[in-house]
Amino acid sequence: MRRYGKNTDEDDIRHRPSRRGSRPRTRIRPKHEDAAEGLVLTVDRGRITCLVDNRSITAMKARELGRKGVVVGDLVALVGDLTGAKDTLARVVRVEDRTSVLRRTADDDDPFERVIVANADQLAIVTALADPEPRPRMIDRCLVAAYDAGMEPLLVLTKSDLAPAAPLLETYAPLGVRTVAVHHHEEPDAVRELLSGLVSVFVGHSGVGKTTLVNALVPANQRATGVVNAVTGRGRHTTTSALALPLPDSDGWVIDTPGVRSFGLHHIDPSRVIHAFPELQAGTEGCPRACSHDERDCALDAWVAAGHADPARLDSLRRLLATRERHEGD
Ligand SMILES: Nc1nc2c(ncn2[C@@H]2O[C@H](COP(=O)(O)OP(=O)(O)OP(=O)(O)O)[C@@H](O)[C@H]2O)c(=O)[nH]1
Ligand SMILES: [Zn+2]
Repeated sequence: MRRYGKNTDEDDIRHRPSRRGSRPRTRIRPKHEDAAEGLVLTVDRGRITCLVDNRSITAMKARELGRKGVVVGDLVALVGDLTGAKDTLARVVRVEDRTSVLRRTADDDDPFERVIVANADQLAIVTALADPEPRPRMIDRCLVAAYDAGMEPLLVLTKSDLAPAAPLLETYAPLGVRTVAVHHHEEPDAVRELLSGLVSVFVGHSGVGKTTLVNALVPANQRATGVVNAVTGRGRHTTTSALALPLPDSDGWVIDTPGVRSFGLHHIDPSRVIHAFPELQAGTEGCPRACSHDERDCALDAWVAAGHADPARLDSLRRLLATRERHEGD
């Protein structure tokens, strides 16, 4: 049984499906006492693929869930046929509380910002060092999305055989973002290490080498014979359904997000971003109400001038907050 998240083990999954285990069971779960716990691996047009006791099971949402969505990474309770045999169907009767939610942006195909992944720990932002050129604004938007989602960002710089990583590393040093550089002629061991034991969502623009990297991390034969029958990479780019893939020899997961180009940042509250800057957060106490932190009365300038924080950190914070405005090409 592959573990999911940091604190679950097999017994937890089997006997204690709810994290609110200390409350009286009858009050919080009047029905479906014997439901099995599953991890959602992918959702494709209403068909939910779940991992239950190392079996891949197809399920549909039970009517009682109403409009509540089920997304990749959700921990769910399942009833019905749980054998995973061909043409069988289980029912998802409950979605457990989420520890994090990542939203994709509204776009031409879909006017709503939607949750695409739940319960992930880390957002791996895949950017090529060259071919295509890095797009710092796009990286910044991903960082904001990660902070807002309650996920740790990880900057994965690909194609390090083509260009040096130093200039980008310099830009992101004040943010303290973990960074790793790779290219396709070497084993991605350094990346693997940073993924171990965590659920990591991989995002990146077309052509940056995300598929090459994910294939190196999760060998294709494992995917073909493993827990998921769906295939990532080319051909799936017309859909936006994310897919969870188990990392071999580690209890981590890679969640690939084909077709996700950017994140919806309209809903974001600046205070959630500032959370990632604890030494500046204290300085906002002197700010006017609902300060944008980019206005004349903002207390952060004086805070930095008094030596409480690095000016480069304030610049980075302001740059990140500014990414909430959409630009052409985001
Ligand atoms: N020089 C170099 N080229 C690479 C590297 N990784 C991938 N590529 C090439 O970059 C191109 C894009 O790689 P993919 O893995 O398909 O990129 P992707 O991000 O999945 O792009 P889409 O499939 O369009 O979403 C391919 O021609 C790869 O061979 C690398 O480390 N160095
Ligand atoms: Zn302010």
